Amino acid sequence: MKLQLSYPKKPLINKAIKITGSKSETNRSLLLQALFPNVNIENLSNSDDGAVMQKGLKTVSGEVDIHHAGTAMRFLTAYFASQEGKKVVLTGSKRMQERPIKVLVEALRELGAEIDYVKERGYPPIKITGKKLDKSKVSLPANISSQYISALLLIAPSLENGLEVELVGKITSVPYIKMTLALLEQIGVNTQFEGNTIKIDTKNQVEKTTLVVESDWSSASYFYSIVALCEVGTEIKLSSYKENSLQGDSVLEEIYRDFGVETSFSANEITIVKTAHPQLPTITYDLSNAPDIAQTMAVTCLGLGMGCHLTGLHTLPIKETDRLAALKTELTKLGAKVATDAESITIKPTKAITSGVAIDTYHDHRMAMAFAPLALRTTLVINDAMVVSKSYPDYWKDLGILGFVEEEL
Ligand SMILES: O=C(O)C1=C[C@@H](OP(=O)(O)O)[C@@H](O)[C@H](O)C1
Ligand SMILES: C=C(OP(=O)(O)O)C(=O)O
Repeated sequence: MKLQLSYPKKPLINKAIKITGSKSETNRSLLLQALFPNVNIENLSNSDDGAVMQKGLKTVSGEVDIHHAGTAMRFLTAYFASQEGKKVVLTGSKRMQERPIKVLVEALRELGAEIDYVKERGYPPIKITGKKLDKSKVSLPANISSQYISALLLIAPSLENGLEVELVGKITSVPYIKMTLALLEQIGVNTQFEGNTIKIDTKNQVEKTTLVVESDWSSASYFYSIVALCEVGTEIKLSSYKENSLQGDSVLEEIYRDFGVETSFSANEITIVKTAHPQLPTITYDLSNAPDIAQTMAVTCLGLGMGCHLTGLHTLPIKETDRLAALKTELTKLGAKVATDAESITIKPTKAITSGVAIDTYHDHRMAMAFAPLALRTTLVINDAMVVSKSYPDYWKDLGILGFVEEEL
């Protein structure tokens, strides 16, 4: 479905949006619940990625198709590998079959797992024969995806002797590892993260515990972008959020101050307000701890006529699409001057945005969601708009609440 977006009205002040639960917290919590049935979960994500995780966890044998969900692919690999009696082929979309899984497979094999590649070595689909994993020490490269590490940590308390993980090289997406550890702690598992070593104690049973999933901060980023592109005084309330988030993307609160957006926290919601016009012609940020907001920030900068240099983006080429390449192509269509290398993107301040451009989304929810706020500046078309359901199925409905006009072409 193609959506033509425009914004004929003045920005509406004081709108409130309820955003679905974090997909990262959801998929971790679901795995913990499968291992420890005493775990109860509130505010689950209604995303496709959450749904495929739930369905996958119920499977005992046969094929499990997780579509585009990276977390489900990685977390379920570790889960099935450690479940005696379960035998599955874990597969995903065409793109998922291009996203590497070798580091995790090798780590699990080191622990005693039986996993075979069905097609190409190092990539899904994979055939997993669940086994009791009897080793308790493993080492793996940490600079490709933190999801491999989280996958091992999540199954760690169910192993007989717990697990000691040695992380080799520079650790990427660190907040996601800390989120995993925090959720383990919340269900009563002892964890320790010192230097390059993580230790997780074994746990037979957990007390009755409710994990309350905070709403998704990566999804909140699109509203930060909208407020940044609106006039001073524009205000949006988002729920349910908290000041001490487990999600690294909550760094938005700090970063968007550079775009003149202030955040305040009340009981369970945040209020984001445009308080000033941004002063800096160009911003520089290292996003190795928050890779999922790179597209949002790049588009905000374009919309504000600002330049940016975003670094630490070495993981972007192996996400839902090669996000550095996709950003460069789509921003260039809109009139921006863009340069990329293996781990960064640089955009020169751009005065005029080309109108009527159709943005290709490359099966990547964040391409659709990140470019949509530009409708505040110009009319644009989003191709394959329903791709947003990967993490935020209600996105278009929620933009409608804010006064965006969406016409199906
Ligand atoms: O663990 C997680 O929930 C995630 C980790 C990050 O991936 P990488 O560790 O591969 O950067 C992030 O991009 C992804 O959206 C979710
Ligand atoms: C990278 C992402 O997801 P995943 O790796 O879980 O597919 C994302 O949602 O931006």
